[in-house]
Formats: sequence, C-alpha cells, structure tokens
Amino acid sequence: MGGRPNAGAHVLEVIGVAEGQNSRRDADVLASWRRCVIEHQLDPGRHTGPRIVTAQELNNHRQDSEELLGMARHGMEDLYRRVNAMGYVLLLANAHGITVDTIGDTELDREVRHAGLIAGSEWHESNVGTNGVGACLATGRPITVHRGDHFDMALTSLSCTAVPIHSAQGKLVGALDLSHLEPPQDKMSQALTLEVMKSCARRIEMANLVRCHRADWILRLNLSSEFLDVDPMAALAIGADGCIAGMTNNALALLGQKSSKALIGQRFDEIFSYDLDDLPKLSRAMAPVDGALEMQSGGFIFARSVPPTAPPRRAVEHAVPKPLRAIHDGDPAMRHLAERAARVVDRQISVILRGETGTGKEFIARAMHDSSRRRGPFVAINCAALPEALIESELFGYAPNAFTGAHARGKKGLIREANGGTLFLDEIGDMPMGLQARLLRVLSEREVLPVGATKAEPVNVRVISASHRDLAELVAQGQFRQDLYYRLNGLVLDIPPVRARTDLEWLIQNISAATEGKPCFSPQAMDLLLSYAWPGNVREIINLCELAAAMCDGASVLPIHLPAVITDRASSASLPTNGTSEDALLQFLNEYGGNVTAAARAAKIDRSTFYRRLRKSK
Ligand SMILES: Nc1ncnc2c1ncn2[C@@H]1O[C@H](COP(=O)(O)OP(=O)(O)OP(=O)(O)O)[C@@H](O)[C@H]1O
Repeated sequence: MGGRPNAGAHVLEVIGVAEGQNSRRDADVLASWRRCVIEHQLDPGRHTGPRIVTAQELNNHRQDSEELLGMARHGMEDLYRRVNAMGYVLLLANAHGITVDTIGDTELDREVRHAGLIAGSEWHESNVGTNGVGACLATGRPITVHRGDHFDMALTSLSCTAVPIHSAQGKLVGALDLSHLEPPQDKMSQALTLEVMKSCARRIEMANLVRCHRADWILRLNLSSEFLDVDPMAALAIGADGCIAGMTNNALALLGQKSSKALIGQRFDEIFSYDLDDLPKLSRAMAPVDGALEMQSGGFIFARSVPPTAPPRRAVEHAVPKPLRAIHDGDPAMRHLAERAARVVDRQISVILRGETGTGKEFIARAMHDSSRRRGPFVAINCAALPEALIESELFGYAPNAFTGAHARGKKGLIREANGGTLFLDEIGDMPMGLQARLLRVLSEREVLPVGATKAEPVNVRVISASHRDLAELVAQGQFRQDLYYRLNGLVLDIPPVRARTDLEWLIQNISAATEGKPCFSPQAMDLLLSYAWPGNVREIINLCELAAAMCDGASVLPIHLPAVITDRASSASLPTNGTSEDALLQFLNEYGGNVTAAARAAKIDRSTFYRRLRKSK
C-alpha cells in the first residue's frame, strides 16, 4: 500500500508547519494545517476520522440542501459514470461540510464505510482537520488533499479532490469530492482528477444558471472561440433591466471582478463596451461566427448570447437597485424592506423608517438616496441633537443680517442645501411643535421661508424621516402635529433589530472586513457573536469589531478577546438546549418577533428541530 506516514513524523511535521517551518506540500494544505492547530486547536496525533451525524440531523441537512442536491445530482451521475470501477467514491457536501449525497462502488462498501465516506459524515475542518471538502469550503478553491496531506491519521490512506459549487448568485453552497481509496503514492497522479472535477463543477454551475435564469439572456464566455458553444469557461445571466442577474463562479476571474457582490447587479454596459440592445447580434442565429466583446477594463473576450426561453419575470428582486440590495444578505424582513423601498425611490412619497437605535435608519435612507435618480446631496439632520434656539436658522436659513450676530450674507439652511437631493430627518418625533408647522409648509408648498426673509424660496427635496418613538402615539398625546404626521407617513418601513436577522453572520463579516485591521473571528468566537442579543444593533457590532481588531494583534479573534458582556451571556447556561421546554422555545419565538431562524439560532437548535418541537407542543 506504499505505507502511511509514521504517526510521530506526521505530528512533528504538522507542529513544525504550525510554528512557521516550511514544507514541500502545497500552500493550501499548509494553510489548512495552521488553521487546524491554531484556530481549531486540533490534536495532530488524532486518529478518529469524521463524525457521522444522526439520521435525523442528516434528514434536516438534506432538506436544507434541496437546491444543492437538485443542482448537482445529474452532474454527479455523469462524472461517476466516467470514473466507475476505479476505486473512487463521490461525495456531495453542503456548506456545513455534511455529506448529503454519495455515489460509490458497492463492492468497496466495507472500505468506504471504514473511511467514513458515507452520507452524514462531517468534513468541516474544525471537526476532522485538513481534508478535501473541509479545505475547499474554507478557501472556496479546488484542492487535492493527498494521503499524508490529511491532518487526521485515520485519513492518510486516502486521496481527496474537492471542488467548490456556487449558486447562481455566487454563494458557496457546497463541495463535490472525489475520494480515491487506494491512490498511488505520487500526488501528481491526481492532477487529471482535479481538472475533471473542475470541469464537472463548471458544468453543474452552468446548468444551474440556465435553469434559474430562463427569463434572462445568458452570455457564454470564453478566452478562445473554439469551445464557446460546447464548453464555455463561464456564463452570465443578464436581466431585462440590463443588470447582471446571475453568474457562474469562473466569471469573476475571467472578468477581473473581486466578488459576486460586486458583479451581481452591475450594469452590463459598465463591464462591456457594448450596447445591451445589440445582445441578440451575439446569438448563434444572428452570427455564425463567435463575437469578440470589448471589455470596459480593456481586452477582449469571446461571447455568445442565448435568448431567454421564458417570458420576463415579474418579480421585483432584480429591479431592486444595487445600493438597496447591498443592505442585506437574504434576511427575509430586510429583503422585503429593500423591495418596498425600491418601489418609491423615484417617487415623491414620504418615507418613515422605524427601528431600534443603531439598526441603520440613516444607512438605509442613504441607500435609498443612492438608488434614486436624485443628483442633489443627501443631508441628514438629527432633530434631537440640534439646540432649539438654533434649529430654526439651521433648517430654514436666514436672510442677510436677519438678526444680531447673523452673517451679512445670510445662511442657506439645511433644507435648501438638500435641494435636488434627499433630506433625512432623524428623530423627527423630537422636533419642537412650532417648527413642525413650518416644516409642514415646506413639504406642502415646496418652498422655504428663511428667517427674516419676505420672499419664500422654492425647494425640491425628498423627505425621509426616522424615529424610534411611536409617532401615532405622540399624535394621540398631542405632542406631534397630526397634519405633519399624515404628510410624512407615506410608506412606513420597519427595520428589524440585528438579533432577529438571519444574515447576522454576513453582517458581522461585512463590518469586520471594513474595520481597520480586518479582525477575523474564529468559529467559536463567531458562535458567541451569533447568540448575543446586540441591544446596540449595527453600531454595537462596529464597536465590537474595532475592539476585536485591537485585542487580537492580527491573529484570529478567539472567545478570550471578546468582552464579558458577550461571553457571559452565552456561558450563563440560560440558553435552552435540546432539553429545553416547549414553553421556552415559544418564548424565544416571541422574543424574535416570530422569526423562526433567529429564534432557533438563539435556542441553539436547528430550524427543523425547532419547527418539529413547536408542532408537537400544539
Ligand atoms: N448594513 C450595514 N452595513 C454596514 N454598516 C452599517 C449597516 N447599517 C448601519 N451601519 C452603520 O451602523 C452605524 C449606525 O447606523 P445608523 O446611524 O444608520 O443607525 P440609526 O438607526 O440611524 O441610529 P440612531 O437610531 O442612533 O440614529 C453607522 O455607522 C452605519 O454606517
């Protein structure tokens, strides 16, 4: 069998690498070893193989991975036909590293089971150390982990080649792995396997893009014209609004784009020097010769367009402009908010944003402004922070020499500063009654009368207001003018607190990436952050990221780097576990406003179990 590495030598090599020594192994393998020792604190002498989840857990994972399974099954069967009887097992793992599907040689059943290459095996690096699926999911890159590259001694007879699978929105949804039970010693023997796997993942993503985007134009791309029709390197889906609506992952590298977030939503003509209306000219029907498309960044690429096969979608998702799409990563309440906001950005409908402090009211108001066609500035006014004596002149401006101490040339005032743009009135509930009447006049008459002036000046502003107080209640108490309330109360958008958001991890990672020092949270630290209630919302996440960057000196952020308010709550054992009563689950559900995903996360049980137990309690 060519011999496994000796356990002692293996441990010494791994420890040496973790301490910074060089090795001839591939850089991605070495980086994974370091993660396993430093971040995941795994023992390089381990000899345990992967954990196998329970049948119930596997069922839940399969249910959650329906899209991935649908995407990959056909490609897997096709691939397995090509390698059948060569001692290979094909695994499909979801983004958590759980094997949700396998195709294997039934004659090798005993060996396959022994190696743990079965449905339900868990391959996340933090669980079993360096392996094909785990390293591929950690980096998003294809990899071969050959024999002694594995971290766990129990796996060092295998060779595993894994490739990432991305959704049409560019999200890493899983990994496809081809494991050889008795590979030759030389890692080069797997080079062809790696290429075959890459092309399989490419074709899976391509088929999925076409399936998900029947109503869009598909643009197949290649660096040469020869294989454009049969095996393009990448493809884009282009929506009726002229924006990129979907992609295969290779499109990023091919078009020199950094991330799917940057590419999806970009206008076609921002990437290519080509008129969108001319897209049909690149189709096979119109041009038997493949077209070279000039890119805005310089250079050319070969492209073939394929017309939509279904009528245009009526869904608003792709009509949501990019700045509003960028405020969330799929949280249902935030997506709904973005879709509703998108409908009014270019209308004169007033908007009220409601949400706890720090939920991002001003941030969303700015995203609405950036999504609109308004070319004037975005001007934010905090009505609670302006001293009452100044608020009038600050808002409405004043005429030259209007009063003692006034500037000889007068003052424009913030409302006129916002002309042609957006006026964001934060904490509108705190505006003094006297000024409310004057603001109402601005909104009704579309003109401002500066202090001491005799003639009103026309203004064209779109008003977005925000309040953490209930304006209707203030009206009932006589503290807020009813007529102004009706004028402001066009569309009310409720921003969820971050503890109720299902995209909390994305939000934290987004903010940490924008923080100086870019703190990187270990899985344990991230678990604590995800179960914390964040009373200060996004502002508190920003502060935490700054603190974490200062505490960890560029290394991974571990639980000990986090403030006690976060670690104590999580360790206080007040959180329900699987043994928690159904009442406590209901309590969580109420606390999170009916959001099951957020409630299940807080209760530390998976969503399907949460549903199941709630159903049982009825
Ligand atoms: N989705 C987001 N991504 C990154 N940063 C965000 C996001 N939402 C809000 N922020 C940042 O969080 C901070 C607080 O946001 P913002 O001031 O908009 O909240 P707010 O609800 O208006 O707060 P307050 O109620 O105190 O006025 C700001 O620094 C803002 O830039």
